[in-house]
Amino acid sequence: MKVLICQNHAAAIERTAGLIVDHVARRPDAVLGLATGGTMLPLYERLATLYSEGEVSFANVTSFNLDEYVGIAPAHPASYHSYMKEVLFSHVDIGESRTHLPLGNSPDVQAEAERYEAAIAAAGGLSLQLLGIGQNGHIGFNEPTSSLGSRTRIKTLTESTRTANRQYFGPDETPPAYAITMGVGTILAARECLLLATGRAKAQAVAAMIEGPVSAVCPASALQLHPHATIVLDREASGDLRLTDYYQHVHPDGEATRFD
Ligand SMILES: N[C@@H]1[C@@H](O)[C@H](O)[C@@H](COP(=O)(O)O)O[C@@H]1O
Repeated sequence: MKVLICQNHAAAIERTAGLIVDHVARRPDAVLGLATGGTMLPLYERLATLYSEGEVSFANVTSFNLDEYVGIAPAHPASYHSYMKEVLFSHVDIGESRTHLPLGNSPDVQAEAERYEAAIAAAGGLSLQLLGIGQNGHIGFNEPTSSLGSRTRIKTLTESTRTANRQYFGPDETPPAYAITMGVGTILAARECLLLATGRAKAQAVAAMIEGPVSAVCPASALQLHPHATIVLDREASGDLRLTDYYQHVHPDGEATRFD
């Protein structure tokens, strides 16, 4: 794992955006795995700005999002379809037909999950998977005890995840109990993984992911098995790590690895 500890939130966003821009520059036909959540909002905003400044083009990029709620139509304001359109797709030059999310309101969600996994394979696999992390160590919607070999499927959401997501639903709505999510095995099959975590609330999960045992109790810890995983943190999210000096020492090449 490459652990990049940035001075502050803005530096973590800048660093992550830079890594994505570099990836797309190297590989204009990149197949990006995309994530949602509050953490990604400033990142997508930055990518949209970099696009408007001519620093990056997504014209030949294909994307596959990690997950979508079961029973929620794409047009629902809290769907991840809506989120992606609003915060990224409508601001950059990616063709709509090249963007993919699982269809949460499919009449056969099991078949939809299998179709989605097959579509990723048919696109040649993910060249870069972007990830956030839940406070309980989930990636995508792979909640604790998810099989580390799992592929795209339906997952039951934990109470804590449903509570965290309540804010995105109306007062009369019940947050969904299930999601279609890429599996941990799907994520590990990406050629590169890039996880962004910011803020003190993520510190415990980040420490378990990086320094804890590889365990289904913290699905993000499976990234320890990935040969090209980069973790970008701000200082707050790195607050519970024990080997902070070491991470900075072993990667003295990037400015973000020193607290500057
Ligand atoms: N399915 C998403 C995850 O992909 C995301 O990483 C997580 C954290 O979200 P936030 O960035 O809002 O803390 O939320 C949801 O559960």
